[in-house]
Amino acid sequence: MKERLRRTMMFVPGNNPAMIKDAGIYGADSIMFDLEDAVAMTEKDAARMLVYQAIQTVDYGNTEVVVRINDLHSEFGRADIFAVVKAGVDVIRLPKTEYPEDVIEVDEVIQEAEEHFGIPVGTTLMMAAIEGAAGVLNAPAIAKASDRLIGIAIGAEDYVTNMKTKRYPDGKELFFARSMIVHAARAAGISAFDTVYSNVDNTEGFLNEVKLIHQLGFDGKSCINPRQIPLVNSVYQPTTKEIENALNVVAAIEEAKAKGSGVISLNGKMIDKPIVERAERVIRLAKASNLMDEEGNIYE
Ligand SMILES: CC(=O)SCCNC(=O)CCNC(=O)[C@H](O)C(C)(C)COP(=O)(O)OP(=O)(O)OC[C@H]1O[C@@H](n2cnc3c(N)ncnc32)[C@H](O)[C@@H]1OP(=O)(O)O
Ligand SMILES: O=C([O-])CC(=O)C(=O)O
Ligand SMILES: [Mg+2]
Repeated sequence: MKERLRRTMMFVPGNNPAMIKDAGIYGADSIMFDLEDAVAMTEKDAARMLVYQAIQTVDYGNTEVVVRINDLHSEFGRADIFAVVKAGVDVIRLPKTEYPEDVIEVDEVIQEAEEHFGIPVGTTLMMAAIEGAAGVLNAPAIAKASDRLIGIAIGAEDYVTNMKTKRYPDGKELFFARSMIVHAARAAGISAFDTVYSNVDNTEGFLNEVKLIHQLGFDGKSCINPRQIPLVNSVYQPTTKEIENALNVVAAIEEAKAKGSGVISLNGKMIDKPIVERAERVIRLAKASNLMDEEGNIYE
């Protein structure tokens, strides 16, 4: 089976019918209907109903459908979970996660909803957004708190507010939190997602941020606008040169193995196990991105 790509997860305000209807056409790997901070208090119930109906009636094809719910301890959280589980959402995103217990509590309510609606327990996946100091410090435990978790994410707008700073172009204020989150995700064997970039007109600033989080090891980034999607893909997609190199690495190690060795030199560079693992990942990403077929032929 092809690896599921989650390079781009596009936020869509849960109270905007036009955006919700067309959200699947922009090529995002996942779309994320927001019932939390993009929706005013007075519109929470209407937004929940709109999102519930969209998930049931709109064909989003292979695009993964995520819903960001309200805090379980707010008056909306439990109703959000029951509605989106019933609708058949793929992933529930928990905002402002501070402790592993936050994840466990939501997991239990999801199970209650699945049992109530006769949906196999465990069908609904989860992700947890970490948006403050406590969550960052508890990230390793949060990432391991439920088998439903596909990943954890940083929510930088709330995080910098909590830290009494703001976002700067170089992102230094996020370095510790981003590093914690990637490490916690990797240690738990789940994905790490970066936060939104709010200035949709600043292409250069956005690309610099995407290159940085790609370098740190994030699996993908939350987007707020369709224009950001191809920019993320342009950084995350392996280049033809990288794919060719990966194929050469795999071929070289096969040759070495045939001669009983685990290490070989390719164009003056040492090739051994971790380098082969990275090459295999490039090949998996290339296949998932439809840049090559299952037989290893690269599409030009
Ligand atoms: C800190 C946080 O919590 S962030 C998460 C919550 N925030 C959000 O969900 C915001 C999501 N984004 C948006 O609402 C918008 O992109 C804005 C307000 C930032 C900019 O809006 P616009 O200036 O209208 O964007 P733009 O002109 O690029 O829109 C182009 C098209 O894409 C659509 N579009 C824009 N953003 C989105 C989106 N997030 N989801 C789906 N469709 C979108 C527009 O409706 C428009 O469609 P049309 O051509 O059919 O009319
Ligand atoms: O999770 C995100 O990227 C958006 C968000 O809520 C925040 O930054 O506070
Ligand atoms: Mg937030």
